[in-house]
Amino acid sequence: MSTLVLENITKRFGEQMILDKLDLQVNDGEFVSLLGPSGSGKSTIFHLIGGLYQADQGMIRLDNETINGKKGSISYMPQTPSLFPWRTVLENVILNVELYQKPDKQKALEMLERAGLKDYANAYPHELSGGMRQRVAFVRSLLSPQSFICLDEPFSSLDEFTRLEMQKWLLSIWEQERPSVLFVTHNIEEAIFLSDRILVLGSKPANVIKEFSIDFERPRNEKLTLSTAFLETKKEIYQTLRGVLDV
Ligand SMILES: Nc1ncnc2c1ncn2[C@@H]1O[C@H](COP(=O)(O)OP(=O)(O)OP(=O)(O)O)[C@@H](O)[C@H]1O
Repeated sequence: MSTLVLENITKRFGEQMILDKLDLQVNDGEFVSLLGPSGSGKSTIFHLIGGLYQADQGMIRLDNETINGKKGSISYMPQTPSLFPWRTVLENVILNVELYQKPDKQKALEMLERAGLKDYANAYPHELSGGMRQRVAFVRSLLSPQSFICLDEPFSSLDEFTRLEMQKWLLSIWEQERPSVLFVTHNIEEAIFLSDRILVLGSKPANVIKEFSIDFERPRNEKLTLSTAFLETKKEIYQTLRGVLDV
């Protein structure tokens, strides 16, 4: 498990200041979501953590090791599952681990079974539904040797029903494994349902303008989403985001 700290991060693209002295922390085994308006810099934050971009200023630390500009320290799951079409499901889920060590195929098969994909281990991505492909990509993230996972709107392309099923599935797996997760979404309900904490980003330049601690008991189920406390939290976050958009 891992603790991630971003300290005083500044990032510009040309004249445009995207992040200005951003501070952010994800504790060991914590599920933290980032909510913010489109274009506020959420993907930029992921690219900085993943070492694809260099910060102009500030430190990024994973378990006290500075990882500014260093690739391969975290496991990243993008919006689209990006599976290799010529590799089977099993070959896809062991892809990241293969880069570092001999893959444990038995463990991969067990994870696929827990993801309801046991019968598809030897299938190819085109034979799967959108939700199944997302599950394959998430199993690949979980099997990666990196214990910090960044998830960039993984369910945005799914229909409402599949999305809810995927959220429940993700929670059930996360509650057993407890990896540290930084999750980006535009969906307030999804963020509340999944997270321990939600960070709301303001834009231009982005910074954390408000933090919500989500203390609903775990394990969580969908009944929670109809409770008064859940709807109150949703309203409060919505109003905070509205405030950002009205600026
Ligand atoms: N490589 C780049 N070069 C120049 N500008 C960039 C680059 N990457 C991102 N930007 C700019 O940085 C800003 C933040 O983009 P980013 O993709 O991080 O936002 P986001 O919050 O993830 O957006 P969305 O919610 O729509 O996915 C945008 O104005 C974008 O145009």
